[in-house]
Amino acid sequence: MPAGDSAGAEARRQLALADAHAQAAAEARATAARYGVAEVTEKRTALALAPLTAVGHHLLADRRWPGSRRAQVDLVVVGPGGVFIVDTKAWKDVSIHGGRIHRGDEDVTDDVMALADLGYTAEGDLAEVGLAPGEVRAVVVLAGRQGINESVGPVRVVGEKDVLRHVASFGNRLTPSQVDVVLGRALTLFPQVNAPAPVNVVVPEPVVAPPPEPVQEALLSDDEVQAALLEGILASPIEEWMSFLHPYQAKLVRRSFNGPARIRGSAGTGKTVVGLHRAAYLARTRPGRVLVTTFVRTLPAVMRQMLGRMAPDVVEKVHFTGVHGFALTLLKERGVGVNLKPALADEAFAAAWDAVGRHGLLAAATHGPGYWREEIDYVLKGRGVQDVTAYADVARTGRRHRLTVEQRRAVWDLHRAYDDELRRRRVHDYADVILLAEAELRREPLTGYSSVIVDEAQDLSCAMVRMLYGLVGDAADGFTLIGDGQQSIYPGGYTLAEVGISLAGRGVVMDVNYRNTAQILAFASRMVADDEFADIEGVLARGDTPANVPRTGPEPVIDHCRSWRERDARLVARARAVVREVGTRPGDVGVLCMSRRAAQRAAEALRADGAPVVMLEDYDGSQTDAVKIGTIKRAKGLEFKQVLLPDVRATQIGDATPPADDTERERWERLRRELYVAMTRARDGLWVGVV
Ligand SMILES: Nc1ncnc2c1ncn2[C@@H]1O[C@H](COP(=O)(O)OP(=O)(O)OP(=O)(O)O)[C@@H](O)[C@H]1O
Repeated sequence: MPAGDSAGAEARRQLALADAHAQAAAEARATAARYGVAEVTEKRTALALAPLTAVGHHLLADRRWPGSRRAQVDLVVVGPGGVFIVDTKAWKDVSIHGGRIHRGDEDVTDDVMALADLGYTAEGDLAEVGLAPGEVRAVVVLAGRQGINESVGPVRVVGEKDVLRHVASFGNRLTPSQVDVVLGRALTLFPQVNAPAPVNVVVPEPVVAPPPEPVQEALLSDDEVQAALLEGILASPIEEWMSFLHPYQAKLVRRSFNGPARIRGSAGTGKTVVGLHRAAYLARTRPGRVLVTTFVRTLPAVMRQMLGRMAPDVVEKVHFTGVHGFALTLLKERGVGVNLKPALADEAFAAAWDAVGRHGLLAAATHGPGYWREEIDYVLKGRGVQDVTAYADVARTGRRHRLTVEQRRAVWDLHRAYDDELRRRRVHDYADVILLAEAELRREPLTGYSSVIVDEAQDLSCAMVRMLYGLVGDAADGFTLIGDGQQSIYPGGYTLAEVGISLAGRGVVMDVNYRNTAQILAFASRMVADDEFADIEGVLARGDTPANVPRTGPEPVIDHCRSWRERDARLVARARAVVREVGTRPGDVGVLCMSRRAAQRAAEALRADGAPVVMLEDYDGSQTDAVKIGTIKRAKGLEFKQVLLPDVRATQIGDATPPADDTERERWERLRRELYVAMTRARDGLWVGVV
């Protein structure tokens, strides 16, 4: 090598090293600037939220982002309002439109969605201790901003001055001991960050200046802090199950089913609770709307009220409606004429019976016209059976009495005569409404629903389930049936195979009774002890028995009365007595009857005694402090601290032997199941007035 070459090479090496150091210095300066800004802005957010510690919240600062070695979560708040994962952004020029967030011209929605993903991770982890998924909230705080409260997907974006009010507004959703449980888990999920930020090029560690003095300037005035905390304190109270579940339930809420699923379990095992949480969860995480429906018209309204308190953020994305209401609205929107007139339909049936039933083969059987009407309504029209040959093959699920081929033919003739009478009168019955809607949906499918949840699914007809299933088909998490075959109180039934639904292992059983005391459940279970019923999965089933009934209380009371007048007096006395108990108000009492007439009579007796009364037909779940009165059918899915059953006959309860006749036995079992439904509405106390 010529002299001087090695010196030149060394000079170039030193210059390259100098460049590398200069570059490292520039990067470190930029990082320092970011950390410096973050330090200040995060501190300001922590400062803004600090007053929450006075009302039971814990602020976890500088936590590691789960699953990442470097990334940090600015702040995790755990408290009575739930869990808040907070990220502070020192962004200028922020605008939010149509669920997307921009920084100047740059769309930074994905940046914000990373926090949403973290929310989902935390939700899944905290479900392990029972925290309901909706109780984890991702919040982006815009440094130096105020008067902002917007949604970007599931993330709430608020100004620095708004964040306290936002978090405090959730009020007391968790009890102190639940907060402790969640906090313990959160401390493990979000470990403390200690490691310094990595430096890319090996350079001597700089001597780091001490951190700036903490920001002392008050973000909010004392009055503003007081107002925000007060808002939380005054927030309407929620029930425990709305925010905290059994871990089994919480995980089920988020579980993904790769097709139609079924949740079953005996009365009071939290099926509706899981259904509601699942509706909220799916509404939050899926693009379309969620339909929640039942056979009974009034129950969805009550469920909507519950969701409104539990998850106000998604209530508009969930459509609650009775199954007939759904069909009628669809037909109206599509301009399909329908003239539902149940009373005129009864007249049409009476005319058909007179013309072809009264003197024919069916009249010779022991069952009256009512039995044949049920056969038409539930077995034929409940399925939309098109011709007599198809009827010959129908399994007649739930009907005990076997029909001969001739009887089936005679039923078909009666069915045709009834149909003709309906058309002649230009009226429809309830089953027609469903069949018309189903046909209309076949003609032009309805889009927009990503999930359908059917509660009390055992009450629906085959055609109803088929219509609803058609809205979502086999989509993942599309169709969820919730119910309990033991609570079927309508004639007939269906199997999922008839509808074309395959569960393929997507069935879940709930087995902790959260509602009833062991005494009430034991009493009610006697009604259905030997009951066998055709389950929708196509097997002959016995009711599910809960593995655990944690609550206990007094034995139910049976009051034998000699006359209706005496019964009225005892009913009134019982209603008065239970509201004298600490913690029971008139609104906690349900008076449930076999018929509407009996319900009216009970209402009159209570009104005459000055008791506030609301009929279940008019009850939509709004909080009201009036005794609720109605038929057992109207009380499906509801619950009351105290249940009074005033119109039970001695022959209907106790360990009576079932009738030998098939048809009588079917009715007897149905009635006992109805009483079982009524009795299992009671949380603490049950009174049965026997005349
Ligand atoms: N995790 C829970 N913690 C406390 N209470 C709960 C929990 N889950 C459910 N409950 C209580 O149990 C009651 C019954 O729940 P839910 O109405 O969901 O039962 P269900 O199985 O749908 O009953 P049914 O079939 O009789 O209508 C709820 O009102 C609620 O008070």
